[in-house]
Amino acid sequence: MKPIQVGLLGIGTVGSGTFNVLKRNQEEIKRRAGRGIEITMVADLDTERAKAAVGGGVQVVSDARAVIANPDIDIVIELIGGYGIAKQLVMEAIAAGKHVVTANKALLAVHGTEIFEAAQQKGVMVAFEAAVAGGIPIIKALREGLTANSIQWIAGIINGTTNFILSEMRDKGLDFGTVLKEAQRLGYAEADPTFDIEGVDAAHKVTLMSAIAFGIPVQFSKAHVEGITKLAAQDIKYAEQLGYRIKLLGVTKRAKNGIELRVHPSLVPAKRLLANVEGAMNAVVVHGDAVGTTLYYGKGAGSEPTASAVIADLVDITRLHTADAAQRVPHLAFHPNAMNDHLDVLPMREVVTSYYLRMRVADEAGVLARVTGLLANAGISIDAVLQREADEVGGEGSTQTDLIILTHDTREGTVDDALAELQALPSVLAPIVRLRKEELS
Ligand SMILES: NC(=O)c1ccc[n+]([C@@H]2O[C@H](COP(=O)([O-])OP(=O)(O)OC[C@H]3O[C@@H](n4cnc5c(N)ncnc54)[C@H](O)[C@@H]3O)[C@@H](O)[C@H]2O)c1
Ligand SMILES: N[C@@H](CCO)C(=O)O
Ligand code: NA
Repeated sequence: MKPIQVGLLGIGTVGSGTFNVLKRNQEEIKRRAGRGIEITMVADLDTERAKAAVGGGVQVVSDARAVIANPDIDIVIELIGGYGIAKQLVMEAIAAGKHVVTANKALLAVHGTEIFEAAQQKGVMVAFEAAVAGGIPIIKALREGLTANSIQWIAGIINGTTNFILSEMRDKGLDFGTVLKEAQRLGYAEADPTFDIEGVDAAHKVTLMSAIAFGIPVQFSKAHVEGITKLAAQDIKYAEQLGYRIKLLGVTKRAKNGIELRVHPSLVPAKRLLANVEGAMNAVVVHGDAVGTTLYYGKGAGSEPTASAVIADLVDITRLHTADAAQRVPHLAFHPNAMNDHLDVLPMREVVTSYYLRMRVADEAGVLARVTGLLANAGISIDAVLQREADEVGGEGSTQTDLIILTHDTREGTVDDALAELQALPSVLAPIVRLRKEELS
């Protein structure tokens, strides 16, 4: 049988890794797929760099549409990124009857419904293992390996750039900007790194996992998104003193009244495996009702780790593309006509979790009682209190101190309202810092 012919759109970090790994392991991949898989045509705006990357024997063009128009191409890989031209090209490739592989989580989290619908109608596959947690086969695990389960929750470190920044800042005392530049140099960061540091990239990924886990449409616009740019060094330190590490988590959970979908810095108990995932590594914890808690760990970014997932999708398509479209693994795990239409993504005020509160307060008698009294009145139960010595916080003779409170599970809206009241107390001297805490049990 002649090899499956693949057209590659965009040969940057992930594209070049895909080309190299496919070439290096071609014999073994062929034995697995039952058929050869060859990248025969590449489009990149920088044709000189592209030619240097692929060598002779591969057609290189600057116009991606020439790849889509080529009737010999069976699968199109989109590795350009973004929602602009990438969206048009993916839609055109589907319309031309090509299967598509993409690592573009931004595109799928925002336009997934439209893209998957078009693919379904055309009977082609849109595969996206590389879009979530890079080389970790988490889409496969959720969609196939855990298919028996009612998934209860997922929590993951799914942005390598921010985990790298948090780890390097804590371990080496380096400043934010220096570490971000290093993450960009290593090819981890998005073209626009604000997507990484403001939590948007993690929210794209958790939105996709949420859809697959709970059978709901991809709804990025309903995700709560907070990054790490406002995180203060002293909170990392106080969290450690209380036995926690701070990680940027993507969380999605089946609650009584809907689905939680959120990204924010979270305190994680230091003894949990997730708390010890360092550098650009990713890890996702999935809790299913039958299997219990499972953990997936590996490289979530970088050239060849991401290529590993792109090529796994190529092999899947090669194996399955002759199968009846109705019998293939559905894009979002549930058959399109059997999605959950009664499960809404909850507004953040309805989310229930526990909290870390840091208050800069006047070091005077009765402050602790006033603060805890107000929390008790609001029905917020306290798990732990840490009060620093004034001298330690503000230097000798200081009249201010930090009061840190950990709460038990509370509805976010209740905490919002209590924080507004606390903030108005004369002895609370600065904006209160609120972080969320996930026990992951
Ligand atoms: N870098 C990673 O570790 C990583 C991991 C997972 C997913 N992703 C995703 O993979 C995709 C690609 O990321 P990357 O890091 O390889 O990006 P990159 O910037 O290194 O590569 C993009 C390539 O696309 C080319 N390009 C841009 N516009 C084009 C056009 N109109 N036609 C043809 N080529 C065009 C650029 O010249 C460049 O070579 C993105 O969606 C990204 O979010 C990246
Ligand atoms: N910018 C992303 C790349 C992988 O999706 C990250 O840092 O995790
Ligand atoms: Na993956």
